[in-house]
Amino acid sequence: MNAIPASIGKYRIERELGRGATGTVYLGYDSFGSRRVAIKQTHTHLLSDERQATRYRRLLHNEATLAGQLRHPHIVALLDADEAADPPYLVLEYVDGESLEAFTTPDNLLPLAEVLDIAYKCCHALEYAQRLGLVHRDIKPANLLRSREGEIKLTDFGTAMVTSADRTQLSGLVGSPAYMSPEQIREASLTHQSDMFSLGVVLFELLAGRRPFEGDSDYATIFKIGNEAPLSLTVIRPELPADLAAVVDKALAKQPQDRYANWGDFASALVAISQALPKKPRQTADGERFERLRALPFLRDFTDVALWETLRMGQWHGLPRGTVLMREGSPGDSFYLLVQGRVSVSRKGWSLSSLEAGVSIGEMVYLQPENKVRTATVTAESDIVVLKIRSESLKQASDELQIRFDKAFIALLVKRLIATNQQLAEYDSDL
Ligand SMILES: Nc1ncnc2c1ncn2[C@@H]1O[C@H](COP(=O)(O)OP(=O)(O)OP(=O)(O)O)[C@@H](O)[C@H]1O
Repeated sequence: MNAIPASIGKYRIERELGRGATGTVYLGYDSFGSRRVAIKQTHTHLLSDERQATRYRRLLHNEATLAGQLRHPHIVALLDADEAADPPYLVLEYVDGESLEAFTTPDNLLPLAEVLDIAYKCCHALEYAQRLGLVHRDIKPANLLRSREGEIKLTDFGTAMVTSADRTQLSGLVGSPAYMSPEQIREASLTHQSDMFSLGVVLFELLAGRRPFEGDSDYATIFKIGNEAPLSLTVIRPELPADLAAVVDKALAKQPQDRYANWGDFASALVAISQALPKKPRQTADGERFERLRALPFLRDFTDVALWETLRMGQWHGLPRGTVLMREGSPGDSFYLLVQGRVSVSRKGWSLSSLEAGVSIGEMVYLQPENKVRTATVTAESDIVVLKIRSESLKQASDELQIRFDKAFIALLVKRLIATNQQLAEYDSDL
């Protein structure tokens, strides 16, 4: 085993995180950014042969240029790269956890709701990649990292392909045999539906602890992918919802046109199953929460990336009717997005208005930080669901998110101002 380097470039190396076929991944420390990073360094033995070296340098270059464009909460961010270094390396966002490979054996499967949530998040990450014209080509559990908190991040864009490219692509059989789509095996042209097939294999494996196409050799596996029906999920895990088996089967269809037409359709099918699961209160999956935020008028102009950031920044609460969300005269450091239900707003005992789901409440503490005292009392008129966001969290959010919130607040305040003016006009005419 090779000794661990003390440093790579400007990064201090703490320990080895893992090894793949192309490189070793180290945990490093970026003292400039005061953060931990993952450094993926190409194996030196792959660089000794001139021809091989060119291929591996191209893999790294591919990942550096493609992953460098991607910014999504469910994709590992590329932070830096040195292609000229010997050996070359990439610096990636560090995910403190393990890959999904750990959850592919029958004795260590994740709960069904979490598996659905993972697949849902992958759909979003891959839809985002598709919009940038990318097909990942190597979707497999080893390339999906799960943090200790349960966040999921897709990585390894080394073999990704640009669908609209006029530049030369990495060619030849690319991917991992057990997860390849039938068209990938045939080396036919690929679309996002090839990644969809691979995600179907991952989904099956996370649910069953077995792969849908099992062969004694890569060749036998590839033959089954091309020619045989997948194993039956209903037979392996009969307690799973029957609809779920149908969703997985659709993703695993031999012909791309028989799979879901787009990632949104696949994601919606997963959400429908997730919603039908019996669940304990408070255990709503992130995917379902995301869909509910997506439907709120206040967040209409938010991109998916901004919505995920919003969801992660806030705390989700279900509160019974009668709850006083905020009281006039008392200090506050948060505002709320009303996701479900109705609240009444009053001041000095006078009822001012009634607000329906889809608006923000108590945002003045964010907009006017020098005055943190609430100017009105807000009470739940029905059972409500809110996303509570601390002003401080929004101040530390990405610039893009802050701009989106500012715009949404302005739109809301203008609407309220118009409504108040109308009320005043009616009041005047009554006099
Ligand atoms: N960003 C990261 N944060 C934390 N750990 C990581 C990160 N990237 C990779 N690792 C760890 O390093 C291991 C090896 O990563 P690598 O991407 O080289 O492996 P692989 O996908 O199994 O192999 P290959 O590159 O051959 O497809 C992973 O299984 C994971 O445990």
